[in-house]
Amino acid sequence: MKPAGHPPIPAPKLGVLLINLGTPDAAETKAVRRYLKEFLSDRRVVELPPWLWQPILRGVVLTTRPKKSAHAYQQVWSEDGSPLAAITRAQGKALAERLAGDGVLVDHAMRYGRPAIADRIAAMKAAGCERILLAPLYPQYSGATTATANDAVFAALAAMRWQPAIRTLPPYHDDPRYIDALAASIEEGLAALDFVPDAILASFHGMPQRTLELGDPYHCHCQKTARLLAEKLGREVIVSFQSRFGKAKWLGPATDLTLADLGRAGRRVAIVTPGFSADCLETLEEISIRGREDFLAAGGEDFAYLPCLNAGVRGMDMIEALVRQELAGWLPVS
Ligand SMILES: C=CC1=C(C)c2cc3[nH]c(cc4nc(cc5[nH]c(cc1n2)c(C)c5CCC(=O)O)C(CCC(=O)O)=C4C)c(C)c3C=C
Ligand SMILES: [Fe+2]
Ligand SMILES: [Fe+2]
Repeated sequence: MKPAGHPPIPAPKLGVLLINLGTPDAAETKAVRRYLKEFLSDRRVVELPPWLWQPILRGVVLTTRPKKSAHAYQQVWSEDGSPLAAITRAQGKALAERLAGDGVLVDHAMRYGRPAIADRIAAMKAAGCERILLAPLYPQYSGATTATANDAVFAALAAMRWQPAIRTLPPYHDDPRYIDALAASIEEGLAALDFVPDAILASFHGMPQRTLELGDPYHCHCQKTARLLAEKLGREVIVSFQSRFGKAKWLGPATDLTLADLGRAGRRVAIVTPGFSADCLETLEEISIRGREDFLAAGGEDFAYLPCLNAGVRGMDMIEALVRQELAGWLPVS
């Protein structure tokens, strides 16, 4: 019997928390400013001392960028809100259905904005999750994505008396299940086009060049994904890096310049974005809308953007397999 004053204790459960980057609550300047302020204040994202960066962020970036970015978000906003939010929600729901039979509670959170990591971790613990697998949905590891997502969870745990046990999903940039899912989805996308592309471009989100020199494996992970994908497809895959931010040198070659070169050369292009587990502003606006414009303006004619794995069956089969692998020893052996 519990002594008087003993708090209620729910039955112990396993939990999986899918984590993605985060997105504004609305495609409006104010909401975008709030989001960018949180995102770009993360010292894993902008690796400058706060005394130097915060005045630039507050005085320049947050007074100019939110309006422009809000306009970009408006181009891709849907009835369900931001594509990144809607797709991550759908991924969480699909995984929850797949793991419900094993008694696993699945939730999702965003590193910046909502649902906030601290809130979801607290809710999972309150629901009885004594063991939680964190699954940052970034195939390629970087300090600015995977590490900061895990940091935010550990910061939330620092405030908890009774912490759940934690595991983290490793990067899966070279996992055969990821490469096979990408290749199959690309083959399917190519077969549905009304032209035959003679160039496949894999565009990854960029990072400052300095992060590579400091030992971040992101660049190597992207290159390895592209090499394995090319081997699986049996054709060349050109690599480029998009979304340059700020004045520092970023990983190259840049996607916009590469697309212009391909347009000038009269190539027929299919572009994919294997580093994004969900379509978002960076794929739907920057690549599918602006990338196409860059390519056409340079004289190119045939351009197709092939979507991310999203919450489709192939992507979910892969996520389920990766998650089950990391739950080994926690889940009863089937
Ligand atoms: C997929 C991996 C990502 C890496 C690596 C990454 C690094 C990185 N990003 C910025 C700055 C911005 N990124 C923005 C949007 C954005 N970035 C990613 C993913 C990675 N970022 C995603 C999925 C998104 C889309 C979010 C959405 O709401 O759909 C933005 C905001 C948009 C804008 O104003 O352009 C910024 C800013 C830096 C500085 C960086 C590496 C250090
Ligand atoms: Fe980004
Ligand atoms: Fe490298």
